[in-house]
Amino acid sequence: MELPKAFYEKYQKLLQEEAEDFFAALTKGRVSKGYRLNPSKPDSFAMLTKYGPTKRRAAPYATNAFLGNVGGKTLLHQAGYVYSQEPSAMIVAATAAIKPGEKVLDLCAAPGGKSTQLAAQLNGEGLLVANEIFPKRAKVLSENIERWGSTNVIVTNHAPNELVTTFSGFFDCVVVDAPCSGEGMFRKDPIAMDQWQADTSLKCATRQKEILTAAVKMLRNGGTLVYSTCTFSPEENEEIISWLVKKYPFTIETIPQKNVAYGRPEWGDGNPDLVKTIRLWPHLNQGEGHFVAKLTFHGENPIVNKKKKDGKTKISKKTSTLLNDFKQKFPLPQNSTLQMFGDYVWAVPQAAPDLTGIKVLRNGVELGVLKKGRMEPSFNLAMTATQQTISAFPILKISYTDWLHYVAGETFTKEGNAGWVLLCVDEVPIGFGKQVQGIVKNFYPKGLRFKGEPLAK
Ligand SMILES: C[S@@+](CC[C@H](N)C(=O)[O-])C[C@H]1O[C@@H](n2cnc3c(N)ncnc32)[C@H](O)[C@@H]1O
Repeated sequence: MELPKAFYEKYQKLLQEEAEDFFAALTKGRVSKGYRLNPSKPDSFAMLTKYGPTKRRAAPYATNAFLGNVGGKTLLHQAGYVYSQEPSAMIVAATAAIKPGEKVLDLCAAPGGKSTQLAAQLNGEGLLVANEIFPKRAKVLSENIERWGSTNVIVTNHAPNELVTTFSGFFDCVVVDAPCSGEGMFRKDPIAMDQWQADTSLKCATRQKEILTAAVKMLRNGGTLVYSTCTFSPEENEEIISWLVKKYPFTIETIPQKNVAYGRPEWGDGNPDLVKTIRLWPHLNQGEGHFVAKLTFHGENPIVNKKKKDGKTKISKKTSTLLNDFKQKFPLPQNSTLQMFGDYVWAVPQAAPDLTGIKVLRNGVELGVLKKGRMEPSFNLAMTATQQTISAFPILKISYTDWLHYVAGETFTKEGNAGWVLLCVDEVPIGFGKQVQGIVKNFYPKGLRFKGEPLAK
């Protein structure tokens, strides 16, 4: 791998005697892989031991996080037990360190690495709005949130400034994991290197300032802003934070992490607090390159107090009876309100404001769909089963081989009581099926189907 000449010269100048180690790590070092375990899934650690990588080594910057690889077509990934994430990227949500009950915005959220980690911290209380500007990426984000099984997440698809009217002064924490020049990913993603040009960082910095301008307006007084990039360039890191604290009332906070490198005040405007920001370098730290800053906001934004509107479709008496019956069969998410959108029934997070005019891809949990006067449970509801709620579902245990048929969309035979069942491989809920005369009918969403790979440990 050959680094662009202008890149080489730039970092030679900035890093001086450290530069050779940096270039060597970037061009010859091994790419680190990692994954996070979803602690709310039933028997998560035992299932990881059984179906995940044989050796488990803790990843450095986050809890429930490990070094190693879990593929996308595995049982654990498909059931939302793990999320593959490069180890240094885990430092971002760990820095946010949010508490259950808080209102959080992940402004540049796809494909969902930080969002799933933030959702785990909220543990079902409060609200996470996960936003992505590009529709296709927002769809992937929505699928990852669905698998993760969080009940209090809304996925939106907007440019940051389009969210401001709805969410002005609303959030306790805003995470801006900004689009950047991606220098920290060069050894993982050579395309990022091919696209790199001497002026890439400045172009990115302009966009980062636009995104932050919107982000600031959505914070409450005393709220937290976490800003991160996966690039080394001072223009997108220390210079951005220098600009931010000059323009807005922020203080830079210390981030409690060990074995990390720090921001360089001299690469910004000399503000000594820039040393509180964190830089992860491939030659000094574990994982790929990253930058993260944590700031507290001391300003006032107007708070919009719009009255919440009802769901799109009125719930008729007949549907209400069906829903009551449904509630008897399946445990539904807490802290949410049932709403209908067309024929779909959703458990919408109560902590959400009025979302009129907002493009919402996921508004809490899709519980089920009304079809031919019956209620069919949705895959999303299956993914919400936790250690606490699983025993309240009607369960049918299936084998790992059955799962291979299930994800391919095939039916399979299995004795059991007729009706809807939550299919589980061991303790791992994988979706709903319908038992009819010894045959399990397949309700795995068509868009998610694939040929499963036999387990290779
Ligand atoms: C670093 S990635 C986010 C990764 C994500 N936080 C995660 O952990 O999976 C940056 C995201 O910003 C989005 N983006 C690109 N241009 C943007 C813009 N002008 N405003 C907001 N987001 C943008 C990209 O599509 C991308 O999904």
